[in-house]
Amino acid sequence: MVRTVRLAVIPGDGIGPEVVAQALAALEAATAGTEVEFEQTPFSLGAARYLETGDVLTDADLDAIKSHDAILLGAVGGTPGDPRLTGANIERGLLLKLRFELDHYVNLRPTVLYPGVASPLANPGDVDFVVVREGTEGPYVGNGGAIRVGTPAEVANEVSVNTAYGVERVVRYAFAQARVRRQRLTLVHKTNVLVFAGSLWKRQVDAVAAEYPDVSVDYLHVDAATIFLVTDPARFDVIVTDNLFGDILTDLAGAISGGIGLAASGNINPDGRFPSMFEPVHGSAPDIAGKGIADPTAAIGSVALLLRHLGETDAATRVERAIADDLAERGDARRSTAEIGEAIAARIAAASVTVPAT
Ligand SMILES: NC(=O)C1=CN([C@@H]2O[C@H](COP(=O)(O)OP(=O)(O)OC[C@H]3O[C@@H](n4cnc5c(N)ncnc54)[C@H](O)[C@@H]3O)[C@@H](O)[C@H]2O)C=CC1
Ligand SMILES: CC(C)CC(=O)C(=O)O
Ligand SMILES: [Mg+2]
Repeated sequence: MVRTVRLAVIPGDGIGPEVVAQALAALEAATAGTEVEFEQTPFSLGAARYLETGDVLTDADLDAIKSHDAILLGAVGGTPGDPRLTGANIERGLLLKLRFELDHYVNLRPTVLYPGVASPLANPGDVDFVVVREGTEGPYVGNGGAIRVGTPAEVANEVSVNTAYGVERVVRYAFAQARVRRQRLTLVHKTNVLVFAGSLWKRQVDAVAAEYPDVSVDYLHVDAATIFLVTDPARFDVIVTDNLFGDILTDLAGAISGGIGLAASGNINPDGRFPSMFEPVHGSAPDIAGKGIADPTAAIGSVALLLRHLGETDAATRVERAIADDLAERGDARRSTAEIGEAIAARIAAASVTVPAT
């Protein structure tokens, strides 16, 4: 029987639509002739839509998105500093609102240095780790304010929210990941200075660790973690951390493993109450938008994460292998967004489909 998956597609701004087009081609190649089909609904959301209509994300948009099984997103946000976007806050009003409303408490960001991919590090070693970034709390929740704005006496606060409930559930997810990977978990925080939040994170990790005697637990302050990501990234297996630290560390993780254009991610609602959302780690890259040179690999990798999340393991594996094979042969050749996307889609299509037993 054919399984129909309802997919909300949000291409977004800048290079978002360019990389999403290639991601959808990969999805089509991976599912053609299989027992799963994707019924796509495009959503025109982002800075461009705001400039046209004044809307960022309406309740109707949100309800419609919620009725889907999964979401594929390109990237949202205009050129930093664009005065026409002042006050719109597309990132908070759209991207973060989706993550919060859909309870994407796990922001899953795998980092693999594939064979053939050049790293800026001299001796990167075997880089294969996953960052489990908390996705619904931290300083991104909008708990802040400012007084005496625009005066020399201005005070601006941005409070980091950390709840026992929120920290425990993401820590549990991270331990479960570590158990099926290489049984190593590193908590990254800044417990020496952020003592209240740090203490909560540390205690939650210690408590859950008691249930996972097979997982070895390590702790690093976030500043030291940036050192080890550059000097010894192979030491990491699963990193669990808060929303802000995870955001920053995963751009660095992308940079050491071949570039941000390769870094995929999933915003997961593990309970399955809401659709999970898959997107590249990168943003809308206004500096290269419209030139046809954005690397679509991260968006295609996000399709692999989406397929794996949906249990479509055969299709997911074919996408992952096609990416790895393309990267192995890519070398220094500069290819366009479409050339990379077409090459990966062709590899996916060429790989044999395992027909499920009837
Ligand atoms: N998930 C999302 O939708 C995100 C949105 N943003 C938004 O995107 C806009 C631009 O933000 P930036 O800080 O410049 O970050 P960015 O990730 O868009 O770009 C940083 C650098 O990486 C390069 N880059 C990004 N993706 C690439 C790709 N696929 N191939 C090759 N090069 C790539 C860009 O050209 C730029 O030099 C802002 O409005 C920001 O708020 C930023 C991060 C995430
Ligand atoms: C634009 C931010 C809200 C998000 C971001 O940079 C990220 O999730 O990596
Ligand atoms: Mg980021």
